[in-house]
Amino acid sequence: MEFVIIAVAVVVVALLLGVGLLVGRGRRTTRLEDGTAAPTLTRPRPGDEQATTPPTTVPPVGTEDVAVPPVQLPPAQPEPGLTFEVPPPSAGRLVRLRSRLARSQSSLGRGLLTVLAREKLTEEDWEEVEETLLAADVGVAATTQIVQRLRTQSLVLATGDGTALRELLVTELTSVLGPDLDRSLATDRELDRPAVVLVVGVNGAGKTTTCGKVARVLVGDGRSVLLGAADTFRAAAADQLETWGERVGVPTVRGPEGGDPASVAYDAVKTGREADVDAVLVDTAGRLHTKLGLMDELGKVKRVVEKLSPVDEVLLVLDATTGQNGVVQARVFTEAVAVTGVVLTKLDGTAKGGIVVSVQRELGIPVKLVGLGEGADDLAPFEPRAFAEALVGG
Ligand SMILES: Nc1nc2c(ncn2[C@@H]2O[C@H](COP(=O)(O)OP(=O)(O)OP(=O)(O)O)[C@@H](O)[C@H]2O)c(=O)[nH]1
Repeated sequence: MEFVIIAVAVVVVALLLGVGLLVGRGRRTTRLEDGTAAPTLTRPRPGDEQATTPPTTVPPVGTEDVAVPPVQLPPAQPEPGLTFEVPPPSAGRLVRLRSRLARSQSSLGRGLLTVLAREKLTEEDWEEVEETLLAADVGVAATTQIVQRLRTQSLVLATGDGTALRELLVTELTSVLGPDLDRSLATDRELDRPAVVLVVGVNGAGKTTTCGKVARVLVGDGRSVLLGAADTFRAAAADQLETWGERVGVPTVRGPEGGDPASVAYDAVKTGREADVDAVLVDTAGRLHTKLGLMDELGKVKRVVEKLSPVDEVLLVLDATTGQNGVVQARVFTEAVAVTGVVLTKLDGTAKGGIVVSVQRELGIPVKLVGLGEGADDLAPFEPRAFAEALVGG
C-alpha cells in the first residue's frame, strides 16, 4: 500500500513539472544580449505540426506497475497576463481608415469640388484650383497636369453634375498617383530563406512604430515574423519594438545598448534563417540625414546583412507632416541605400495629403504603405484609387 502511495505522489509531481515546462514554452522573447542565446519563436510556422500541437499525454514516470490514465495538457500559453492579439488582415484597410484623411479631404477634395461646381469657370477659378492643389503639396508638375486635363474636360464639368465631377476628380488624382507602380511588399519567404526588410528614416518619423505595425500586418496575413532592434543608440527604441512584437507573439533580437547596429541586424537575419520564419524586419537607428558618418553606417548595416542574405526591401519612413522637407531628406537616404519603397506616416495629422504625389514623382519610388494614426492597426497598404476617393471625400 505504501508503495502505491509513493508511486502516485511521484506521478503527481511529474505531471506538475510537465505542465510547467509546456506553459514555459509559450514565453515570448529571448534577448540576444551577447550573441550566444538563440531566441525562441512563439508563433510556429503554419503546418509545423510538432511545434503547433503540444503533446497531449505525459507518460507516467517510475510507475510501470501502477495504471494511471493518460492526462490531457493545455496548449502552450503566452506569459501570464499576456494575450496574443490577432490583428486584422491588411486587405481593405485604406477604405476602412479613409475618414482619417478628413483634414486633407476638407482642404483638397471639398475645396476643388466647390470651385469646379461653379456654373462657368473663369481664369480666377482655375487659379483657385491650382492653388488648392499646390497647398495640398501635390507639387507643380502634377498640379499642371491635373489642371490641364480638367480644363479639357470642361464640357463635362459644365453639366454641374456632382457625381460626374467627383468621378472626374478621382480619376485625375488617381492618374497622378502612379496607379501602375508595383507596390507589393517583398515580404514573401523565398524557398530557402526569410524575406529581409530594412526600415530606415530620420528620428521620430515613425520607424519603430512602422516596424511594429508591419509585423502586425504580416501576422494578420498569417506569416511568421522576427524583429531585429538595430537601433542600439536608443535603448527605449528596442524596448518599444519588443513590446510591439510581444503583443502578437513575434520575437525580437536585440543587442547591448550602444552596440554595433550592423551586428544586431546580422544576428537578427541569422536567427530568422535558423528559425525558418517568413520575414525578418530590421529597425535601424533614426539618423540625421545631414551627418555623413551616420549615413555611411546605414550603408554598412545593409552590406553586413548582405553577407548573409539579400535584402529584399528597404522601406524609407517619411513623416507626411514635414511636407517638401521630407522629400529632401528622402533623397539623402536614397543615396546611402537603395530604397525600394516609402512609408508615409502621420497622414492623419496633415491637410497635405498630396505629399504622396510629390514624394513618388520626385523620388521615383512608390509609396507602399501609409500611416493613418497611432493605433496598432492604423497602417494601410497604399492603393491609388482608394486614396484619391478618400481625398475627394463624399
Ligand atoms: N498620428 C500618427 N502618429 C504616428 C504615426 N506613425 C507613428 N506615429 C507616432 O510618431 C511618434 C514617433 O514614432 P517612432 O516610431 O518612435 O519614431 P522613430 O522614427 O522610430 O524614432 P526614433 O526611434 O527616435 O528614431 C510616435 O509617437 C508614434 O506613435 C501615424 O501614422 N500617425
